[in-house]
Amino acid sequence: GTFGDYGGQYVPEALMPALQELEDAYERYVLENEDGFMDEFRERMHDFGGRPTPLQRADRLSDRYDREVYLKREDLLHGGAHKLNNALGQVLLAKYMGKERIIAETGAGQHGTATAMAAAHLDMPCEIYMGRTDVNRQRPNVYRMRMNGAEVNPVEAGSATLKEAINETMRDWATTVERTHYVIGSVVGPHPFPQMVRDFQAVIGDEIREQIREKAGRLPDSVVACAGGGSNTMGTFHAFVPDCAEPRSADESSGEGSEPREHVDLYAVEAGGSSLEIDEEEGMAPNSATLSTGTDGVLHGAMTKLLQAGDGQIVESHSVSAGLDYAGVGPELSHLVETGRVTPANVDDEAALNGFHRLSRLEGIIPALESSHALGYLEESADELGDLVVVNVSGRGDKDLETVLEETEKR
Ligand SMILES: Cc1ncc(COP(=O)(O)O)c(/C=N/[C@H](C(=O)O)[C@@H](O)C(C)C)c1O
Repeated sequence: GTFGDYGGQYVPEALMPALQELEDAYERYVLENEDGFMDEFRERMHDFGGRPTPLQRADRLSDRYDREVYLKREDLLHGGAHKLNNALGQVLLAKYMGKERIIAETGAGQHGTATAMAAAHLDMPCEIYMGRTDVNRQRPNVYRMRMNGAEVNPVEAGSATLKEAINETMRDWATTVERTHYVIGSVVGPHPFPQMVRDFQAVIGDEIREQIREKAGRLPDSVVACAGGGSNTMGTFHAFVPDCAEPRSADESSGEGSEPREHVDLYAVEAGGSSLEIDEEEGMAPNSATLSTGTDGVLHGAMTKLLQAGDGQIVESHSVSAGLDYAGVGPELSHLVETGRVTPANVDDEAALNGFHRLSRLEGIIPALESSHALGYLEESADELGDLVVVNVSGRGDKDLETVLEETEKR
């Protein structure tokens, strides 16, 4: 369960049996489709989730950047974000494993909402851990979780945000694992979580690959996605990772029938917040640009890249978008950046807010503030992205309207 130097299972002994059981179930049901598990997952994501989501040509953005820009509309998935792909997959897996209870953490509340919806859909009791700070700033999602029948446990410890919520959920799981499954919200945590969450989200990239060939007759020159923990990122990228053979040199004879590999560049856009400097004294980073400025360390059970002060203390991160506000990032994404397959990028709060307004006005789509970071990168770097660009719109922006109105007034 490692991705080069990253990944692994850095957890207390008490959790090892749970991880072993989960790894076994992951291999049988997800990798081998035992009992038609993946068939049922796909059928439910079609009928309940509303897949496939469109790959839509953005006419106004294509004019603006003088190239073909396509949007992958994960904002149209049931619940308003890509989160349901992973939440439904894990809740269904818990059912196949004979578990009777679902727990999860959430920050922005999208993952919590998706888990509550999936648990209601599959008739499983559900408890969500959410930092008190986030409960207060993401009220609409708290109401949605409760409306779907989930219990929302506000976590008061520390900064009462995502980090504490994950710790609290891990603690619950360690003592209730017999009958409980922990639905992790992103491609983070100990093996097999990062790989399993990626495989549930990979439906995004699989669909794009088919849709773009249908609409544009070839693979894209570049694919752009925002990155918090990295689940919509890995889901969008996974199908294209093998398309990295260096463009064939002119004199190289193309072997019989060997299809020239097209080169698809992959850009992971993180939150640049208000600055990229880490304040060692305060233990604060006014950003969440982990792939660009982080260093190696262990967080939530995996070796990955982290925002940490010199003494190894994990710092508080920041972003205008709750969903990207995370000091860690998935180990597989860290590995793909290390090996040069994925280009790490980041845009600041301002660029994200502008991306939010731009898509709303030019295309009639109000994107999540998280997804707005990918749109901000398109605005800043369109010329580097080639003639055919795909941008993942990971979610819709209804949940962010208040924040955006406040922030816009402030500026
Ligand atoms: C619409 C939307 N887009 C992107 C993200 C970033 O999460 P990844 O896709 O896992 O990088 C998020 C993350 N949301 C999580 C949540 O709702 O709980 C997040 O806050 C935490 C899992 C970090 C999101 O809501």
